[in-house]
Amino acid sequence: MTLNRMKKISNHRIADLLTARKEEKRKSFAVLLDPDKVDFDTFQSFLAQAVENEVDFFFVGGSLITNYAIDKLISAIQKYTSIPTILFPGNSLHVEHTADAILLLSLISGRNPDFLIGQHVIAAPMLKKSGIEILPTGYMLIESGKLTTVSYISNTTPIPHDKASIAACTAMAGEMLGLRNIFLDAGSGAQVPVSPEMIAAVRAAVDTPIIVGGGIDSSEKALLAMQAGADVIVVGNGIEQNQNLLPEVAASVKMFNLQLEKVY
Ligand SMILES: CC(C)=CCC/C(C)=C/CC/C(C)=C/CC/C(C)=C/COP(=O)(O)OP(=O)(O)O
Ligand SMILES: O=P(O)(O)OC[C@@H](O)CO
Ligand SMILES: [Mg+2]
Repeated sequence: MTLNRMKKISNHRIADLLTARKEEKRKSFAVLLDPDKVDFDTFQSFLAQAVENEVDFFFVGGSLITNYAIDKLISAIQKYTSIPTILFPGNSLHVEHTADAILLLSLISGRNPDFLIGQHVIAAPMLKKSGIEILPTGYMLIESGKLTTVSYISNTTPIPHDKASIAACTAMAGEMLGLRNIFLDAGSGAQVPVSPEMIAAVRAAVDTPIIVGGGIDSSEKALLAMQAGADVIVVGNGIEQNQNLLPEVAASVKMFNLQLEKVY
């Protein structure tokens, strides 16, 4: 076996980190960066703030990206920080091999074959060649008060907000199919985030790490999601609109993890 091939096979650094943290019940904070919305003039100071507040991951992506600046964004992150960059792609055009990993989303809450398997077939040869770490992820959209970009673009109906059991069964099926992470997303800019009841039901149904995002615009909402069983909290819009939110959510995650140390 060649060294390159071995390197590709052993490329599961982020997956191992997510699993270890989930086992320890330690939470992580991921900041979603939309390449279309990043202000490159002030990006360096934004990155310094992310480092200072110990952001765990950058998720990079969008349902629709128009400026093709994903590579520029990733190289700026890698120049000024060592925070892992995880692609959060809307389609197969959004693959950028310099990222540390990719959430290979299968949109299991929907019934659109293109987002369940179609885009994956198109991207597979490129993903294999790149050697990028693959994070196979069951992606579930949850109804959140208004039509979100991701629901519209993916042409899928989200799971009703109050149907925790549908979410639990969907996650269970995703895990049985071999997906290693479950992502509960109310959609960017959601009016209401995924409910703690639904997160708890999914937590009880699967053993995978659970990523939760969409409409988390306060440290209180982040705390409720963590208490319900979310392993990774994703915040995008809220940080774009309020520069105090990044340190506030970071502090809430840190506090949660510190309390954990006291308990054990
Ligand atoms: C196989 C590959 C490489 C890709 C397919 C990936 C799949 C199945 C994606 C699911 C559907 C989808 C369009 C996901 C995008 C999720 C995302 C990055 C959302 C971020 O928020 P936006 O939806 O861009 O919201 P704004 O309107 O606020 O920008
Ligand atoms: O932009 P927000 O509402 O924080 O959502 C983040 C992410 O989960 C969207 O896919
Ligand atoms: Mg977007």
